[in-house]
Amino acid sequence: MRVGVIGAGAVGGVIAALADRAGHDVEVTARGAQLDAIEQRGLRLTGHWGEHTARPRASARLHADEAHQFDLVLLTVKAQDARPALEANASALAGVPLVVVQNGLGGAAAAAAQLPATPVVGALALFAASYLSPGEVSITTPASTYLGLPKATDARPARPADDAALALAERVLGALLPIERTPNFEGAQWTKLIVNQINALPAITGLAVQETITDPRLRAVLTASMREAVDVARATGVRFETLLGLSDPLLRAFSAAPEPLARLLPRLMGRRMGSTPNPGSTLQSIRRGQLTEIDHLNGAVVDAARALGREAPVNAALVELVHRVERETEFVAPDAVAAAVAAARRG
Ligand SMILES: NC(=O)C1=CN([C@@H]2O[C@H](COP(=O)(O)OP(=O)(O)OC[C@H]3O[C@@H](n4cnc5c(N)ncnc54)[C@H](OP(=O)(O)O)[C@@H]3O)[C@@H](O)[C@H]2O)C=CC1
Ligand SMILES: CC(C)(CO)C(=O)C(=O)O
Repeated sequence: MRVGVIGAGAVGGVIAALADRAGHDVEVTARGAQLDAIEQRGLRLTGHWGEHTARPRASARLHADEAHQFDLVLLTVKAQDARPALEANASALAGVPLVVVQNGLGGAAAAAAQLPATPVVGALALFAASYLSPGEVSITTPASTYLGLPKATDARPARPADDAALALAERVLGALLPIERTPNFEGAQWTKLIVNQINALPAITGLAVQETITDPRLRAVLTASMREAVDVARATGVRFETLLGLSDPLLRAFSAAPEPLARLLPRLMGRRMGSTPNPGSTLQSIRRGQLTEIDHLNGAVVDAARALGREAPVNAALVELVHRVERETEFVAPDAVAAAVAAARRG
């Protein structure tokens, strides 16, 4: 099959290497040092899903013409880069099934709105991938990826082509990595957004996810931000889809439990991550001197709260702290993080 990957960084690099290893004809887009490295030395995958050096065709944009179309394309850029990346590759995507692997709530729906002639499938990756250096990516925690369709709208009603794209993506990707299908993609996006509450504190402190969870001051902040996000999600009327054992009843119980009991859930999530330090995708952006996706993670909780006429002070404080680190390029000590969040909670 001819498989394209737009944005072969951590997640896209892993999927491109796995597709290459399975014998697919793979083409990726990348930029800067990553593009140079892939062109010169290939794409090196290490970690839990084995080792492989792929030699995909790599350039700034996908190449396709009528006689040489892609069978499946994945979009694996950070949320803030999605629109221009799709625009640059729009001619290769007409009528071609597109899988949008993106955290946050809006990625798949935005791609579907931007490309009306392209069948769009949403994907939520629960595995952790690290971009180690240009051309080198690694799986630090293996886990499933959940596929589903973005909610149909009046502007983009449900279409058989989208169901066919979902079945194709499940078959092709399912042969490469653990894949599950979810009928309630919106609920799955919200559950993933709860999981992604683990991203902000590493980006603010420079610590690995596991270290932020071990630190009692930071685990208290994480517990508060997760509970706030669960409460906002529930107020929108969404039903959480079960991901990694995080079910709707469990998340409701987590939000209602006394705080010391609730703190056990992040601890469990940290244990499941294993011992290889996971920076999370947000700290990886900071380490590369880039802007982060935080407005689409904790920022999505703040936006959803505002739409309901509510506030989400813990999530808002974490967004602000991540932006501070982006601006000032200095990490914040755990005590100062706890103090800033406590001040935000007091109002
Ligand atoms: N890393 C992880 O463990 C996980 C990440 N995710 C999600 O997956 C998505 C991708 O994350 P991740 O792989 O970590 O991100 P990365 O930043 O590692 O990868 C994205 C890549 O796309 C490149 N890129 C961006 N725009 C373009 C463009 N227009 N043309 C060509 N290349 C482009 C980036 O280049 P540059 O570096 O120059 O910006 C980068 O190499 C995010 O939504 C993230 O939240 C989900 C689960 C796990
Ligand atoms: C799955 C997880 C939490 C892996 O770290 C992730 O989505 C991310 O880093 O953005």
